[in-house]
Amino acid sequence: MTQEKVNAVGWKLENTYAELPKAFFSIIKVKPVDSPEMVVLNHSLAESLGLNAKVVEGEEGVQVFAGNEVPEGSVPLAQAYAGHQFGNFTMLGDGRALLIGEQMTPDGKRYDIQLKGSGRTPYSRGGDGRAALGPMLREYIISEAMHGLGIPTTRSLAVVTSGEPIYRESQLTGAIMTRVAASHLRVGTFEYGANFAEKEDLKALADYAIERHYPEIKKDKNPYVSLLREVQKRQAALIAKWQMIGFIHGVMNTDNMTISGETIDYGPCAFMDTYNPATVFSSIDVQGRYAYGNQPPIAGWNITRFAEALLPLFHDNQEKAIQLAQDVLSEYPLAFNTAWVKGMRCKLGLFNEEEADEALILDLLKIMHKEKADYTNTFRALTLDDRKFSLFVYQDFQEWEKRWQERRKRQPESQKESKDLMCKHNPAIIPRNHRVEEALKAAEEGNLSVMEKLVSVLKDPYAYSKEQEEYSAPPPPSEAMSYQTFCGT
Ligand SMILES: Nc1ncnc2c1ncn2[C@@H]1O[C@H](COP(=O)(O)OP(=O)(O)OP(=O)(O)O)[C@@H](O)[C@H]1O
Ligand SMILES: [Mg+2]
Repeated sequence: MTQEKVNAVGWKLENTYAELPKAFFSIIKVKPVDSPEMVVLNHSLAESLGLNAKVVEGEEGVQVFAGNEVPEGSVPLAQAYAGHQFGNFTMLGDGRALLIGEQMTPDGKRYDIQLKGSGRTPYSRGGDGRAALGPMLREYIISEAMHGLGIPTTRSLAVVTSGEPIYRESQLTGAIMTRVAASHLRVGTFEYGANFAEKEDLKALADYAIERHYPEIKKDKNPYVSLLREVQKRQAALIAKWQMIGFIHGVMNTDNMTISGETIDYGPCAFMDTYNPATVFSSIDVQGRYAYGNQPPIAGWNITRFAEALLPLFHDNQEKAIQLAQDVLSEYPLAFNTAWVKGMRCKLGLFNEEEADEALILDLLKIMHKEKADYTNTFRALTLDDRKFSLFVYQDFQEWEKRWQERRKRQPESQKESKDLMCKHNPAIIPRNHRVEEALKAAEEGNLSVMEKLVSVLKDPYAYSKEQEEYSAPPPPSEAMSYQTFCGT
């Protein structure tokens, strides 16, 4: 294929990451795959990136998404990073991913375009560098659902099959996913900089992150301390949003936490059905380190690792540097709690603030836990005033409801306005685990329509449309109890 044809797609790639010190990446010569085929293309995302969705759908797109052709301006590279996995520090890096460049969009934004599952790199360790179709489609579905839910996230532009089988416990269809991200800078990238590179390199990385994500702090007295504070704020806001919709990331290692504040790595994630803070889906998380209720403190733990990595940039005197870090880190619990209570007020249709609101929220959650209520559908039922919903028969709930209704009256906004606020914050649907599995099973058998329908109803989860109703049902209890996710590597 000629370069002209590839360029006709509308690629406008730069690669500022490749200008960082050499320690942070390895230039890769990709190994082409046999016979790639498009499985799914995100048309609206393609258009918003300035790509011609009609052209990119054809061979011109497929060859790039498979890593067989590189567009002009591309410097394909694998990023180096380290990370704390389940608490243990280790060297990692893109073992199966390739950054092909940064697309400059028509509205002047810069987005990383990365292929996941594109083959071995110097960071692959024992892995084959490849990915299977199921997990890549799973990431596609859930990341698009998160986007629809209004949660900052990396996104999926396309999934192609490679035409080559891959081997796990059984033989699987190989696939490559194209991911779009504000950047792929991770807390782990900084841990790598602090542990395996020179102080000058770490400084260059921090300056790069500031320039790319927080340019407004460049002139601050200590921009590196500001960087810590800003990342902490964005992560606190992000985790609060996860909690509000019952999202369980499943593998909150520091290498899976971005500097931009976007959700990344949809390996073993899943949405909670029945409300229980101890919920864990990931088969490898035997201790429940990344359980739903642990997500807020774990994010704080990860940010502390970020602070440690930045210490040499805070101050030449280590004691002073630690003090500066601690001053910022001590703000985390309040930053999270404020974001969470604010969001939960919206879920309950409350505009103004009262001291006792947090207790009102916690009391509802306590009842939901005790009565094993479905998380999403409880808020859905409150929004719709669906009195047939199971919770409405319990006396403790009825007492709580009375308190809530009285509280709703203590604000100038009308009931209608309150309901509208709830509709905007309580999704009518989420990607239920059994629905995702059903879509993946059909896709693996060559039927993509189930997935397409699911992705389409999840585009606007706050629509409360008729067609969404059937997607709101929780799984049969037997399935819900035994649902497990896998890292999908
Ligand atoms: N099949 C594989 N071959 C080589 N390396 C792999 C493979 N699968 C995972 N890895 C590497 O193992 C590490 C941890 O994997 P993890 O599941 O967090 O990442 P991932 O899902 O591949 O990527 P990302 O965080 O970019 O979404 C990463 O460094 C990843 O690149
Ligand atoms: Mg990862």
